[in-house]
Amino acid sequence: MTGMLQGEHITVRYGSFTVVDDLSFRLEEGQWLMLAGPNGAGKSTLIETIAQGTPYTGSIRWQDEDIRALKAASLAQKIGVLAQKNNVGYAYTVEEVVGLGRYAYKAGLFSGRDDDGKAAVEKALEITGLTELRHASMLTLSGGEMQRVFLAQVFAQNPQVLILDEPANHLDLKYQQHIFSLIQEWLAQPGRAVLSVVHDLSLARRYGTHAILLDHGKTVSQGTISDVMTPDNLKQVYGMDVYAWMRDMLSQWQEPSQPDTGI
Ligand SMILES: Nc1ncnc2c1ncn2[C@@H]1O[C@H](COP(=O)(O)OP(=O)(O)OP(=O)(O)O)[C@@H](O)[C@H]1O
Repeated sequence: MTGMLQGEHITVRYGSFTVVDDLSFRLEEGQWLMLAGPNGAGKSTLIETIAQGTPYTGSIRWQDEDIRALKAASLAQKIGVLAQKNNVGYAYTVEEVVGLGRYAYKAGLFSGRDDDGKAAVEKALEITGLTELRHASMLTLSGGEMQRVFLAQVFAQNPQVLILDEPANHLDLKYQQHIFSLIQEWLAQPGRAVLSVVHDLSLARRYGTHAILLDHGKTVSQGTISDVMTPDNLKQVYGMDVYAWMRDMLSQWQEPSQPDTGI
């Protein structure tokens, strides 16, 4: 079966250092594929590679077509990428930055025509809780607000696949829950899929349908979330008993016991 997006034998090297080593994946409609693994495992490099920002060997295909053959605007209508390192060095407003997500739909470089653009930007601002900040300068935002702006930009882009590098970055707990639930709702529409890098394994388990565990650029395990996130696989990759650590963390959150009133 052909996936929406699939990579075969992807290898990325920086000089003699192999950062991603013969990795293959298939992302199908309705799947949320979580990419997990320790610092330096190659997760962001894989995302950059899919976004065509890094030279690689192997192939990445959109349905049956090698994405190297697609024009940038056509690729941007299919795949929306949230990079890990986002920055805006000028005083653009929130809505201007979100509006950049519509670039792929403009008829030409200097054309302002994008009939659905305004509504897409409005909706993206609204669902990410940014409507009131729409005229704020990017230079004045907090880290979490800025992260929401870049998420809004990929939503405004209205792609079929979201590729998100650490979407929870800088988000407080309320917005982690809000944004992850939003992505889950977005995914419930036909013809969509998500691939994301996550460090928080609880978020991965809660929202992911599938996972790839990466270590030193190599796939240690891939498959359904429950087949991948086993104690043995996690121990191999993180060098610790992740299940025991999670239980230990959770045990601190018992509800305070009610005082005994003697009645
Ligand atoms: N342009 C580059 N030149 C040389 N080495 C690089 C370059 N970019 C990344 N690396 C190295 O490749 C390895 C993988 O980096 P990458 O950012 O993909 O890891 P990651 O799994 O996303 O890590 P983290 O969890 O810390 O974000 C690291 O050892 C990094 O130092």
